[in-house]
Amino acid sequence: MSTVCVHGLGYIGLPTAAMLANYDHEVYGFDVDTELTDRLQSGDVHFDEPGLRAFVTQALNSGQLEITDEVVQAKYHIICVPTPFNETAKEADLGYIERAGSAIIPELREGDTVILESTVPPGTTVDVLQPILEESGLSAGADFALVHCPETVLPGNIISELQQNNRIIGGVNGLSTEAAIRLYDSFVEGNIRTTSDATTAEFVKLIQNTFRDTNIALANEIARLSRDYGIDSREAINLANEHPRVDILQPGPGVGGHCLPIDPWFLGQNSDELDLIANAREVNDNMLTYIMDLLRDELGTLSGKKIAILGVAYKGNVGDTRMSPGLELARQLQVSSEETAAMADGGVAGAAISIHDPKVDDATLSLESLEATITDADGAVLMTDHDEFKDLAASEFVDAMREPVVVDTRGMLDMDEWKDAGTTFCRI
Ligand SMILES: NC(=O)C1=CN([C@@H]2O[C@H](COP(=O)(O)OP(=O)(O)OC[C@H]3O[C@@H](n4cnc5c(N)ncnc54)[C@H](O)[C@@H]3O)[C@@H](O)[C@H]2O)C=CC1
Ligand SMILES: CC(=O)N[C@@H]1[C@@H](OP(=O)(O)OP(=O)(O)OC[C@H]2O[C@@H](n3ccc(=O)[nH]c3=O)[C@H](O)[C@@H]2O)O[C@H](C(=O)O)[C@@H](O)[C@@H]1O
Repeated sequence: MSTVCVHGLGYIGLPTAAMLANYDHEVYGFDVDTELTDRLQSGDVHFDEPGLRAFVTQALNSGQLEITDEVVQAKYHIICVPTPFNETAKEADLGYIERAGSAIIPELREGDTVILESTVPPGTTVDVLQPILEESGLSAGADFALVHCPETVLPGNIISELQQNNRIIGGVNGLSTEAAIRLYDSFVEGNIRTTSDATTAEFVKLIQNTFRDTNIALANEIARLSRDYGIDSREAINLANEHPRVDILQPGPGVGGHCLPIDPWFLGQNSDELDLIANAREVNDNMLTYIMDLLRDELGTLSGKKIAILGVAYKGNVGDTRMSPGLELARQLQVSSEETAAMADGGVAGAAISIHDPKVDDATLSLESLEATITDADGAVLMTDHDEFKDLAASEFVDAMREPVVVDTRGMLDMDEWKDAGTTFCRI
């Protein structure tokens, strides 16, 4: 068993630290956010993920996981810090990685291994992290091991996927790769694949998420095409998927979360070759305009109208609102140029928004009960596929709404039933 210092205790670092501790490693969970480390020390897990609280509690109670606000010496350092996309500069913000690397320097010893798990543009491990770590006077590959091992877990199923998913390990040399394999082998039940360099591992992670984003864009474009032919896109996609070599994903309100909408751009950081991939991003982002057009088709201008948004988590059954289509729709409805033009004519600015989400706990969002959200609404848009929304009752909407215009972006509700109940119903 080894000593491990995990840098960054968010969606990835915390489950990883708990997993390693529950497999008997001596784990130090480090985060720069001291409010967070205080909470975690008392077992208070700060985000919702099935089974995580018990998993972390087990690790803390066993004494194998210690939460710390200082970097400690360890045989393995695993970096799980954020890598946001800087919209203005159109590039990855690698500042968190740089600071994590700098913080490791004083604690780095010969024979240690540094693993970068954060999702990064190709070349980051070697071009950005390695020079920082080598300021210690030690050489990557010779004195310490350095690898990229991307994380592929799906929020909502993190603990199981941490064990079950295949891993890809790309070291700066063979010895580095071997050192990382020894750690992951202790808890990974999937296959461990290796590449001869870190950049390939970085690239592979990005093309996995890009594949999914591009496939969803195809589904979204199919949904728009289907409407022009008066057919149901979901029925068409399900039938198309009967073919043994066709597997189209589901259309929806666009792609949220902090990975799929940004990772494709990382591929273009040092290349001018993004074409289909960039267009796919645009198709997905434009789904919000499409939804607003669907509402306008039924309601005319949205100025002064009350629009109920059901779901601001970025996807079903999670509480995460990062890059959420629901929140972005709320923002665009309030400021859209068409509605602002109406204001210049003496009308009312934007639409009035009410939001309901049974999974999100965020005091800044003025979330309301379902009843309050739909009462006197002119339109309601189902944005997130939470299980709770499967049981929505059409009659409740007809009774409560001023104009029962309902847009189901997730294909969750029974179209015939909702139309028969008296709603003006459309679905993506
Ligand atoms: N959340 C997900 O589903 C997945 C995320 N990833 C990638 O993993 C990385 C981490 O993502 P999340 O865990 O979601 O982020 P997060 O935002 O949930 O957590 C990151 C944590 O790192 C801490 N931190 C920031 N700078 C630090 C530093 N210098 N030293 C120590 N701690 C520091 C923050 O305070 C925060 O608690 C990102 O690159 C992300 O793209 C990869 C696969 C899945
Ligand atoms: C290739 C892949 O499946 N990547 C996963 C993805 O996690 P994430 O939760 O972001 O993915 P997701 O479930 O596809 O959801 C992303 C967005 O796409 C939307 N979505 C998803 C599937 C679909 O058929 N249609 C659709 O519109 C979701 O509603 C959501 O808004 O990105 C994660 C990451 O890299 O952070 C990665 O670890 C996960 O394995």
